[in-house]
Amino acid sequence: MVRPLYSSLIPNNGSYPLMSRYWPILPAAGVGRRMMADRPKQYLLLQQRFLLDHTLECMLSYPDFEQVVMVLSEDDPYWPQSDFANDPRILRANGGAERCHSVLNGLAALDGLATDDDWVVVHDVARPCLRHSDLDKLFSVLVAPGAILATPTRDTMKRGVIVDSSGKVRIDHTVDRVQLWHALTPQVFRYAELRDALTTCLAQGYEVTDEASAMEYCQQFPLLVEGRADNIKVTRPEDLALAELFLTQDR
Ligand SMILES: Nc1ccn([C@@H]2O[C@H](COP(=O)(O)OP(=O)(O)OP(=O)(O)O)[C@@H](O)[C@H]2O)c(=O)n1
Ligand SMILES: C[C@](O)(CO)[C@H](O)COP(=O)(O)O
Repeated sequence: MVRPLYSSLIPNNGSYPLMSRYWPILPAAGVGRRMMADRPKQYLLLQQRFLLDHTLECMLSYPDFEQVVMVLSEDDPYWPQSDFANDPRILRANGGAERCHSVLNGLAALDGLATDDDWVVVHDVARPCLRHSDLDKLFSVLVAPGAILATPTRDTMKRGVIVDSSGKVRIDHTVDRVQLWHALTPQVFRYAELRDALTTCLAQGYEVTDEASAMEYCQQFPLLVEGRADNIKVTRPEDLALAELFLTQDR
């Protein structure tokens, strides 16, 4: 498919159309508690490479992405061993206490570089199996206020309630799963709108777990674009072998 070189033409004073650019931001400052590994999960090895390098390879090889904002822990001791540690296309920002703070820091790193109407493409570095075909699909339908990749739920969904101090959980009820989706990443929004939405949420103490939640809080409702279910977020130990398998498949 022919991919739009730029997401949209932005008319200005009629002299020439401005092109909006794409700015990937990769939150990569987590500690990976749920992975229970000896290092942050983004530095675990998949096919003898850092997990993070697989994600960066995908993003930096996508034709419309010229630079990538990497949001890393300030004291990240592993980054210098990354294949991309000295890559001039990497803009570095410091992580924050939660993912939402890291993303806001990533947006701040674009101050003076991105125009208000440029698109920011926020993608978890913990999702190394993203394919260019899903990026193509996302950008082919991208319109304001933005869009996210998502997959419809496949299982019957239950709401649980904790029943005793041991943490035992019982079913409270079955949740209607029609139109229930797993939010994935990338999540794509206009630079200024996402910066303002996240700033508003955090000022209210609302530490959102994804960018779309911040937009929804501000009454902006992005598109859900069905993406591949193998665009998994490596979160728990059993996810690593799955990601390794997905990376061996033709991409
Ligand atoms: N303060 C944080 C927390 C998370 N992330 C990033 O956000 C993505 C998704 O977060 P998650 O899967 O929760 O990663 P962790 O927070 O590292 O995992 P855990 O919750 O198990 O500690 C990851 O790429 C992670 O590196 C981040 O940049 N800054
Ligand atoms: C952004 C995300 O991957 C969408 O599902 C998810 O919200 C990240 O959550 P986490 O708790 O930071 O892994």
